[in-house]
Amino acid sequence: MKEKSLPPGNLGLPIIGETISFLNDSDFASKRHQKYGSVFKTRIFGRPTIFVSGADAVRFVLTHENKYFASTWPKSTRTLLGPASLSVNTGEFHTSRRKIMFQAFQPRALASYIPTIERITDDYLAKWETMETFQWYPELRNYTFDIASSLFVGIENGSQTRLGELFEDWCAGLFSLPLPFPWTAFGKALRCRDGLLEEIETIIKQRQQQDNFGNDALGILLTATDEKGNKLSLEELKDQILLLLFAGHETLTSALASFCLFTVQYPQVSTEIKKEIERLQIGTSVTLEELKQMEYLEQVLKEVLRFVPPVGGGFREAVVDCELEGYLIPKGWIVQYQIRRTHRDTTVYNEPQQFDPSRFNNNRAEDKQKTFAYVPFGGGLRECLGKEFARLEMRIFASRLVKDYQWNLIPNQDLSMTATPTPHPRDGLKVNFHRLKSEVKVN
Ligand code: HEM
Repeated sequence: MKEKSLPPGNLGLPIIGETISFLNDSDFASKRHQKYGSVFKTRIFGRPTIFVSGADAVRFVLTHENKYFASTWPKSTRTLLGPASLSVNTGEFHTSRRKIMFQAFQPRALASYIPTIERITDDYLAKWETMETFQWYPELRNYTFDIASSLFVGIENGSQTRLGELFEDWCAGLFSLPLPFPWTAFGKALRCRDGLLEEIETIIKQRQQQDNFGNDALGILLTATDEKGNKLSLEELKDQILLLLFAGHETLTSALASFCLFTVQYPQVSTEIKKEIERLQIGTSVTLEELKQMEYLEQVLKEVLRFVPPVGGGFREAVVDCELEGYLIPKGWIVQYQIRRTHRDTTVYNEPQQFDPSRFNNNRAEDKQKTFAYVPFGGGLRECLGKEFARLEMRIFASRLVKDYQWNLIPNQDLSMTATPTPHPRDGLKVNFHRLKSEVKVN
């Protein structure tokens, strides 16, 4: 049998490879995709890595979890998330912990989160109205962090606490070269991890003093037991809470910033959402049922996540030699499945470079043509745990915002996207923000 060859591509410099370009160039994968095709090799974070994209390749990777591939993360991410984190574990431990943590995202739990999300959203909208002119991205980061800290660990205004402050520098080191010096992003982030764990430990210990642990994520994790009846250790609890605070915050901030940008660039989209809100007579407080009826809003949010997926791709390690699209993937190499490129596949999406929510309406349903063609939340055994929570928060934010407010972009700002920690406009999305005058009616 003919020996399979490695995919085309360039491994770059020894050890460092092409890491610097990967971290700084949001078109890193697109450029190489154009040059080499949908499967190419490179070296990032010190490891030879094969990038793959397209529904078939993504299906191959995500449906062979633990058989051909095991989840892995760059060393900086692994170290900063911590050894017990759900994200860095595999096999039975991963399955067992996923089951426990999923309880915080079941429909009953989600419905109980709505009043808190609505309250914090309204507070921020009122604050932005008084600010009038501001940079939206940092504000959105505070907003999503306040929701996560309130719902997951019961801390109000989390972004204004030491927890919020430490998170900033911790996040900045997540995808960095793992050089543990005091002046590197990774070194600073390591110190912040210690501080964050101290803060989380204090929160956990305070909660343990209470008679009732509560129904939030922390309460659920404190009462949960694994298959052998063991409770989660303090060390594990700290890592899992850190993961939830991180995952529930950076990704959503990116998605909301993109929504704010596209709805101002495509005013017709806002008008259609407003019409839907009026037609369904959505009031000041919504139910899960009402949110489900907002089909047009759902199409817009789906398109936001297709067009600028907050997570660009996922890392796996090949646990055996295997073959993909005629190329060898050697055991021990890293594979990155590319979400962003998969969402731009011209064989699935009509004019994928256009922002067009109607591609997801029932008649067109472009994403349904192939499984794994639409994967903003990944898929398979490691599909995003917070997917429904994220969809809920996005829908509440978007509907309340569009219903009562309008905003314009401040001229002369850089709207090109930077990729770290998650995609957002380089100048932080500067806007003028106003409440809609009550006489403005949509025809
Ligand atoms: C728009 C928002 C979000 C997007 C686009 C997103 C995307 C993703 C993706 C692509 C993965 C899979 C990574 C892989 O295959 O390696 C993932 C995993 C995960 N997400 Fe999300 N996510 C979002 C929001 C959230 C929220 C709000 C939470 C929790 C509060 C969350 C918690 C997690 C966790 C815990 C995992 C790891 C699951 C596992 O390894 O089993 N995510 N997310």
